[in-house]
Amino acid sequence: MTVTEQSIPSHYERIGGAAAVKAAVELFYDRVLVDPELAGYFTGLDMVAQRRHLALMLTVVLGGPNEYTGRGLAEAHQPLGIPQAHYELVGGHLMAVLTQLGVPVDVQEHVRVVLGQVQDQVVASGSRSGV
Ligand code: HEM
Repeated sequence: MTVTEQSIPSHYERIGGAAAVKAAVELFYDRVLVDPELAGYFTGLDMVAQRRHLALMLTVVLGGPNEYTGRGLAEAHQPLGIPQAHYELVGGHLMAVLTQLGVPVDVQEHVRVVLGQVQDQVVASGSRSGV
């Protein structure tokens, strides 16, 4: 069978929609919270809200319905002072989870590109090394 130009499913649909995103969020959250470098960011945060944040993040990134009504990424993250290294750790956890769930390589690649695009909003200004 060949791929046609008609009704191309979104990445979100291809990986299994809301159920797949939920599974990814669970795994991602489990990894981040036991990472000693990252756990502190999430201390005291409402767990339900946090899971929702991750689910919304993934859904939008994967081309699913955009139901996000929260703050902009810069507004939410700049006050946290996140260094580049922590950003990369979070991205690494996300990519590892996608691999673990068998998400197709092209979808993973898309997520990787988007992570690069939002980096400047999430990482604290001036914390980057190099260049
Ligand atoms: C990689 C790209 C990232 C995206 C797309 C993203 C997305 C989001 C979103 C949508 C929110 C909710 C904002 C709101 O409710 O107003 C949020 C909050 C949060 N994010 Fe991220 N995030 C990313 C990376 C990170 C990283 C690297 C860290 C920590 C190392 C982090 C830690 C947090 C924390 C602690 C909150 C809660 C902030 C608060 O409630 O004040 N995020 N993020």
